[in-house]
Amino acid sequence: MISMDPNNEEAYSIVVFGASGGLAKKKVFPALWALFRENRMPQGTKIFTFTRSPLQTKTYRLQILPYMELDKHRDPTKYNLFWTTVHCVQGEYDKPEHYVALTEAMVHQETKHNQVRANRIFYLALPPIVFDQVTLNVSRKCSSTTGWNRIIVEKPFARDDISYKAFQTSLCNCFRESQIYLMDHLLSRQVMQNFFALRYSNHLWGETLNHRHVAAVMISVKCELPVSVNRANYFNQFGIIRDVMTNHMIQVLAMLAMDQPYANTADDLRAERLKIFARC
Ligand SMILES: NC(=O)C1=CN([C@@H]2O[C@H](COP(=O)(O)OP(=O)(O)OC[C@H]3O[C@@H](n4cnc5c(N)ncnc54)[C@H](OP(=O)(O)O)[C@@H]3O)[C@@H](O)[C@H]2O)C=CC1
Ligand SMILES: O=C1O[C@H](COP(=O)(O)O)[C@@H](O)[C@H](O)[C@H]1O
Repeated sequence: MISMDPNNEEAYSIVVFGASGGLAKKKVFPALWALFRENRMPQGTKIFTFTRSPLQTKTYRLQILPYMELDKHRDPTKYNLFWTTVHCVQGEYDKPEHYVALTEAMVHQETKHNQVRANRIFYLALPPIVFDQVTLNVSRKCSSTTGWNRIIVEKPFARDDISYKAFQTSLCNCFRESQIYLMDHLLSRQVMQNFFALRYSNHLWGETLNHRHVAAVMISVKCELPVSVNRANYFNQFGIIRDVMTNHMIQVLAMLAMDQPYANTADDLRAERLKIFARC
């Protein structure tokens, strides 16, 4: 991960595709706001939404309010400032010319402060059915030529092996592996983040969480109720096993069963996880 220096004079644009949906409202924007509030975003970062729906910053801000963590004594001024960084762009996912308009909107902001290098992050908060057309159009029409580009895709990536291979091929035709982030937001949960400390640094737990003391493990995924109609329709179509088991639950299983990685790096973590899957 590239560290973001808050005093950096380079331009940063973050584009959230599908910002009208639940993922963007419940997860992505609250996370962006948290980064902004804690001064962990580089100064001058601009956020763009790209949707078919005619979003406007003012109304979007109201829709999203229930999901934002706000301290009314501390945050109001900063929260207003946060929303001045948000720009809504309307477009169709299959129309290259609409991506050109998005790029113009980004360039307009990026060049305002004479920043010479533009870095861009594209977050796909979209259903898989549009991934291919969005990644292709983004790579052709929106990539920065002066700075770096990153693309973030949220699970589910595909339905099965065949559709995963197609997804992988089309993504890798557009971006290098180092530019691609496949996201599993469940792993950012506090309990998961603390899990390694519990297993490897806490003697009481570390000494007992092993085959000599544990006969069986049950992993449960609990869902917040009520499930929205949109979500329920999606689960019915896609299948709940595909939606949470092939990613969230498998990742949790790997974290439970794997040996301690050699070092705290992505590569070492991946190597240890793979050993577990290779044994299954
Ligand atoms: N909601 C959640 O908590 C989580 C969701 N996910 C996954 O992330 C992705 C996005 O989630 P979520 O926001 O809930 O999904 P939505 O179904 O709400 O879709 C997000 C946005 O994508 C656009 N969209 C929806 N369907 C289509 C379509 N058929 N063709 C083109 N555009 C479409 C719509 O935006 P517009 O029409 O305005 O362009 C919509 O608001 C999904 O794959 C989901 O499974 C992953 C983890 C958690
Ligand atoms: O990916 C998914 O995960 C969420 C669970 O995440 P949470 O952080 O909101 O608990 C689940 O609700 C969603 O439907 C599923 O697709």
